[in-house]
Amino acid sequence: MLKINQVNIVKRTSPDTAFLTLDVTINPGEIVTLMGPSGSGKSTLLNYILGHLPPAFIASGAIELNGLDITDKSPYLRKIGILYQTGLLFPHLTVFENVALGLSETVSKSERIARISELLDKVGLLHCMNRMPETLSGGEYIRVALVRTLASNPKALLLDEPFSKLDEQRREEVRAWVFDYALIHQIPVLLVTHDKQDAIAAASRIIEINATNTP
Ligand SMILES: Nc1ncnc2c1ncn2[C@@H]1O[C@H](COP(=O)(O)OP(=O)(O)OP(=O)(O)O)[C@@H](O)[C@H]1O
Repeated sequence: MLKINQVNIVKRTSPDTAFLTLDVTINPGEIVTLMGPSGSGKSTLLNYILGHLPPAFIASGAIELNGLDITDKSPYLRKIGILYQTGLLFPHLTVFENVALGLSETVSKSERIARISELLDKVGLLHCMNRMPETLSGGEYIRVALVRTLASNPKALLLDEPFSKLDEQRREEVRAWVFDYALIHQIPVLLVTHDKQDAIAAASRIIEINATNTP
């Protein structure tokens, strides 16, 4: 369960003006969709949940994951995965090496190969293991980025417009795969999108944010 507990974010330049407030609990396997105009603070909120709030902002309120308050934890200890619109694979690393970055250093080489192969196989990309990112299609690229995010077994998943670069058919496939994964693994998901179809496909609760929001 991911609890965004009375989070209030303000801009450092105007600390007395509410910028974004949110109070929501996302249950295991549930997808909550966050929609709102450009600049309303959706990505800033995701960064706060990850532990990367930019210095231009001040936040209060707690983030809880599975009953644990993680507000002050280092980002790498939070066990929260994120997938961005652009995927952000390292261009100089192969698909295998990119995905391996998502795995802990403590995972043995044989385990590493088995886990990466299994995940790539699940998204139909086992044959791309030794390819460079620049040789992948848009759909393949985002699926590899997704596999990298999931390789570390995140306990919650943040999706920042992850499907927006895909054509309609690919979009349906990839989002069905992500949503099924969340359901099977009982992971709470916070999805940021401008596309109502994503929210409808997720059968999710939709939260519309403006400058100030309390659903
Ligand atoms: N690091 C930063 N320093 C200063 N201002 C920032 C920083 N990051 C974002 N902002 C500003 O904060 C506001 C909210 O940005 P944010 O990216 O969170 O909005 P968004 O709702 O995700 O927008 P979009 O839908 O366009 O992605 C914007 O006005 C943006 O310019």
